Amino acid sequence: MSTNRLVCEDVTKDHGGSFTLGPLNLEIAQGVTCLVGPNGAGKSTFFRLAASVDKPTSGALTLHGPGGPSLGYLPQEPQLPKAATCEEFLLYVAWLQRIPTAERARAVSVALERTGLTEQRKRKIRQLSGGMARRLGIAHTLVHDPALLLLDEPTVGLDPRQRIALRESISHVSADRIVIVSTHLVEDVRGLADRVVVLNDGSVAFDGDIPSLEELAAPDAPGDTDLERSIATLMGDAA
Ligand SMILES: Nc1ncnc2c1ncn2[C@@H]1O[C@H](COP(=O)(O)OP(=O)(O)OP(=O)(O)O)[C@@H](O)[C@H]1O
Repeated sequence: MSTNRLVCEDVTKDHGGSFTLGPLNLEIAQGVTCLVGPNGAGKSTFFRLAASVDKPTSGALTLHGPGGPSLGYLPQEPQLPKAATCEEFLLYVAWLQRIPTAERARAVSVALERTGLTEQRKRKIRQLSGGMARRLGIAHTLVHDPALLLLDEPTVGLDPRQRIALRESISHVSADRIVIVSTHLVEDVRGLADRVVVLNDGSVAFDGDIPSLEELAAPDAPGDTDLERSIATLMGDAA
């Protein structure tokens, strides 16, 4: 059975200043890949390329998938229509996504179910908690069942319980698609990542799973856990 894959071949992005992203050579498979790195490392630049909002300066990103190259993108500050109910909003998104009329209700109920919002479907968006609103943001990227989901800092500003519920939703939806999550939070990496890509100054400083990342922890690097110390080590923060 073929599965979804995002292939980056010699991808670079030059904004015209001193920063250049890449060249990146990555093949990202299904499951959750966490993209980690300090401010300015190039995470948002990569997301804009992967979301086709921006074109690479050189190289190519190609999304391969049995269902076609569809994607969902949750920006850091999604704008949700506060006066609508969850269901009304998602039905509107389904219309925007050109889902045939007869299939819209089902697409919406699947997206609500996958993000744990079925019971909230009749509630106005303004009445949702921060965590539920963030899950609705994910639901709206899922209505058309995309092969690739790009989530930019999805857990920022949530309390610990909301973060856990959101991470569960993200893990749940990664079963049959590629999910790339950009995050600053080490606990998100621990709770979510099948694979971690650490970007530093536009280049891949690490690409692998959590146990192999933890092996890189310098004992004198700042942090309370091996995972924190290994990321700090890669950033050059070791004392
Ligand atoms: N449109 C642009 N024009 C010029 N320079 C840009 C543009 N977009 C980003 N940059 C520069 O590219 C570099 C990488 O920025 P990017 O936003 O990709 O980093 P990031 O890892 O997402 O950081 P953060 O965690 O702060 O969001 C920065 O030096 C930034 O100033």
